[in-house]
Amino acid sequence: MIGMQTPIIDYINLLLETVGEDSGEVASYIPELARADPDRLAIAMATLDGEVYVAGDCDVEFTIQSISKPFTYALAIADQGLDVVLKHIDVEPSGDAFNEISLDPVTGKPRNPMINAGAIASHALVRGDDAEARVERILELYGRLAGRPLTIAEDVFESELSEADRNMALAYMLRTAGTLDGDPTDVVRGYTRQCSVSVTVRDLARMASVLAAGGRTPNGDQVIDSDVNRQVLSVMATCGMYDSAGDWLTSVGIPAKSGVAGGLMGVLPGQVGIAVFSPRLDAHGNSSRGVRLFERMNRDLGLHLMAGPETSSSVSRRIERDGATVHEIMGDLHFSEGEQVLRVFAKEPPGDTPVIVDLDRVHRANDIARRSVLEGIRRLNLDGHDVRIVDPWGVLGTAETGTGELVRGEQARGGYVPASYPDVESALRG
Ligand SMILES: NC(=O)CC[C@H](N)C(=O)O
Repeated sequence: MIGMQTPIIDYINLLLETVGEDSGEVASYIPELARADPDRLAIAMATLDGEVYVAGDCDVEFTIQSISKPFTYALAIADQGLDVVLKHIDVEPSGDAFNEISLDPVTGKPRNPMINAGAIASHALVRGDDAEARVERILELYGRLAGRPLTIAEDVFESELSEADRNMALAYMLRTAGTLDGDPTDVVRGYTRQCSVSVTVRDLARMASVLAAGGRTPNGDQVIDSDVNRQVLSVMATCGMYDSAGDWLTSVGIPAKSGVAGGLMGVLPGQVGIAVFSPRLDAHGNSSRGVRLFERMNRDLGLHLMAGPETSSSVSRRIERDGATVHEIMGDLHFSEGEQVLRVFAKEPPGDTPVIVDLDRVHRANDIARRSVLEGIRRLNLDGHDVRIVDPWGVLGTAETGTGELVRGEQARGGYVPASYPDVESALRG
């Protein structure tokens, strides 16, 4: 017997069926792209634990093009450090087309790594003994992100390189400005190879899901350092859609990156990676139906980051039991939940009543939430309470693992280490 099919599959199929008339033209400045079938249409959604939902032409390969830019930027930062990369490439939205021949008149740098000027500069910052070694390292990274080895579409590469005058002009301009070390011809060749990596929507959705997971693959492999990942997503949010970045951020509201072959990848941090493929492009060089699909998904799925998740309104419950006060805390804790816990702790009258802090229903707390709760516990203790912690999931950490820093600080001064119990019953027995 076969069980139900998840409605997610029905939903993404429905999206493709109802997307409506296409408009725009396929990119033609790269001769090989002009030959693409303009009616292809595909979508993929990848969850952080590795589930991938697909519909349409999901196994059709196309070239990654500019969707490569955020990943190469990540590698440049990993290789050189953020400071060095920022000395070469700004992070300001340009409002220009992707191939604009421009540097910031004040800083003399490319305005951001998502337009070609900045992407060529990022490519040159990737380490490698020679041009081919650089490309190899880039391919290797993309493969780890996609979860399978990727290859270069040689026909598209040759085709673009034969018409790469504009990118050559950009590379020479960068060298004159002192932002490009190395031979412009080699760099443009390498950059063009990077853009010619062949992918499917499945691959792109999986790559997006790694960005959504803070740089970690579903297998737990930290491919991109979380600070670097944050930098990449921020730049995608402000610059990923070129001169329609503002329109995109207001109407869809997630970091994204488009490519001239018709791919479009969006990242909802902490939740999902999404990719669509439809080759006809709008005036900004972004997939026309791709943009429409994301606008629709934003409405249906509530993607928009600025619509922000609401703070949980019932983070804790205070119960008096057997002469003790029990604070049952629940849900994932961030700054605002930590603040609510502290506010409730602050209402606790001073005295020697045992206070039990029950974290059995908390599975995650970020750094500030953990420090807030620990500091609240320390202060309850200073007020005279015998505080007992029930923390079966290790949310607060321990002095030994280095995450119980405030408690440990007190301990170092001959102060307080709260007692820890496996459950409320044993905490009550003290
Ligand atoms: N927007 C894009 O996808 C541009 C990438 C393309 N390889 C170029 O450099 O022109």
